[in-house]
Amino acid sequence: MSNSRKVPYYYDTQSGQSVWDPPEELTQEQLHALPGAKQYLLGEGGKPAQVRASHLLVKHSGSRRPSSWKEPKITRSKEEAIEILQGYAAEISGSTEKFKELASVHSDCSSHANNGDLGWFGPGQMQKPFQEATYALEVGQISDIVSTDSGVHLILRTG
Ligand SMILES: O=C(O)CN(Cc1ccccc1)C(=O)c1nc(-c2ccccc2)[nH]c1C(=O)O
Repeated sequence: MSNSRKVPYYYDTQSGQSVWDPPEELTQEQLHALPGAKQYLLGEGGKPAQVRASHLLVKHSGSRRPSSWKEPKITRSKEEAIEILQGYAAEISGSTEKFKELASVHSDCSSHANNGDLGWFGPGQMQKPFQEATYALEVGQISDIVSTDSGVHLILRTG
């Protein structure tokens, strides 16, 4: 793992070269076994795989846009938002159904109307912390609390 770029790099034992791109000829099994590869799962032909996720967003006064369908002006502190989200996480306790129910009622994201579903996305489409947390999840797994410029999130990976 590169400390500066926080992404895996690959050392070719034959040439002694360090490269950023994974060696193409890896089988999926070999690729999955690479350290840190979970974040950059490659689909067929080495293209970054798309993932699908739902999320529950709680915005706070430091959010880039502190307003939502629920509240025109969001004034809660980030600490308060985290406490609220911890309460939801305890209520959800790993249940996909409960996650979707709470996201639809409580999420400050417009995706609440879709039980928090964001659809499929690939690398570079979501804010970095959100992308990295999602790629590190197994399908069906719920993240710890993730912070982005939009607020604090719980993420459920669905695809
Ligand atoms: O960040 C902003 O400047 C304002 N936004 C707009 C926005 C809306 C969709 C995606 C990204 C950003 C949000 O605050 C926001 N972020 C999200 C978001 C963040 C991470 C993943 C998915 C959605 N949803 C919303 C929303 O209002 O509905």
